[in-house]
Amino acid sequence: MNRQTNDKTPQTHGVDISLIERGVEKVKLQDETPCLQVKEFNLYYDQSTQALKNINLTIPERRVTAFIGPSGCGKSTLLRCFNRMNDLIDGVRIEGGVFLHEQNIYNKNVNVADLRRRVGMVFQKPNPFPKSIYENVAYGLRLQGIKNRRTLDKVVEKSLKRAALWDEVKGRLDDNAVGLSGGQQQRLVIARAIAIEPEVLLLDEPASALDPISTLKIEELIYELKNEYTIVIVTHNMQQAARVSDYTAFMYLGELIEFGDTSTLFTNPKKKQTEDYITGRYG
Ligand SMILES: Nc1ncnc2c1ncn2[C@@H]1O[C@H](COP(=O)(O)OP(=O)(O)OP(=O)(O)O)[C@@H](O)[C@H]1O
Repeated sequence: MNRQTNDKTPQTHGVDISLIERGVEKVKLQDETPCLQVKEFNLYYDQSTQALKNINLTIPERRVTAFIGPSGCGKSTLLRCFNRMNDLIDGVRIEGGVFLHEQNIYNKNVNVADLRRRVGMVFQKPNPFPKSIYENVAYGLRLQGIKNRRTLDKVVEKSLKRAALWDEVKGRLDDNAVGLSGGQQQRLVIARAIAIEPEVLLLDEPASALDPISTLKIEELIYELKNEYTIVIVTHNMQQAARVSDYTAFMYLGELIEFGDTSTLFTNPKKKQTEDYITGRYG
């Protein structure tokens, strides 16, 4: 898109403004319904490694929120707090709370398996099970004890359609999923995640291992899925954050430096550290 620069053209710090403007409706944090709230949250991997420092953040419902920041700043650690994946790491200690709607997910009485059904996660490297395409998508339902073939068929079809994969695989649902391309595998993993109707979808650099066309498909998919899910995405790619997210959080050395609507954060950052990062001065 060609744009004439005038005094009113916002500074975009190297990120194509047309990406920011692309379809992202005007969003205002104060008008949003909170989905996840992080309150005075600290995380230590061990005595000497504090990966998250006093994080306070509200993630709005049915929006896409991106975490950006230089390597090692704590993006993935924060993402993993939302479904307690860090619990699997020995020695991790936390302080503070993370609330999914009104419930502190770190309360002792929280069933972590239930939490992970409500908060699904997709990783950088596609990880389909070495099973058929059909069984990959049906997996979570079978775990819930659903055996009825017609019910499973319906959910498998619906999930693959929502993940924009149905047309490519409908004739070979019994083929092994590991034979799909990387981009197809990642969409399959997203279909598997949404088959059990989570409320939140966590995406940890979901497209970084993919080619540009597959990346575009994943981005389109994220854009579609936000009508139904709250999506939180970690990305190294600022153009991607600008293309897909409504809100962006910039992190640095374990701290949340700035959080705001994506357009404002990229065009008019309030903190110098944010500006330095998005202008490529470090990271
Ligand atoms: N399992 C772990 N044990 C100990 N330290 C860890 C562990 N995982 C991450 N860290 C440390 O915590 C800090 C934050 O790491 P994290 O992976 O969350 O950062 P990130 O911003 O996602 O980085 P990247 O963009 O490179 O993936 C880093 O200093 C990292 O070395």
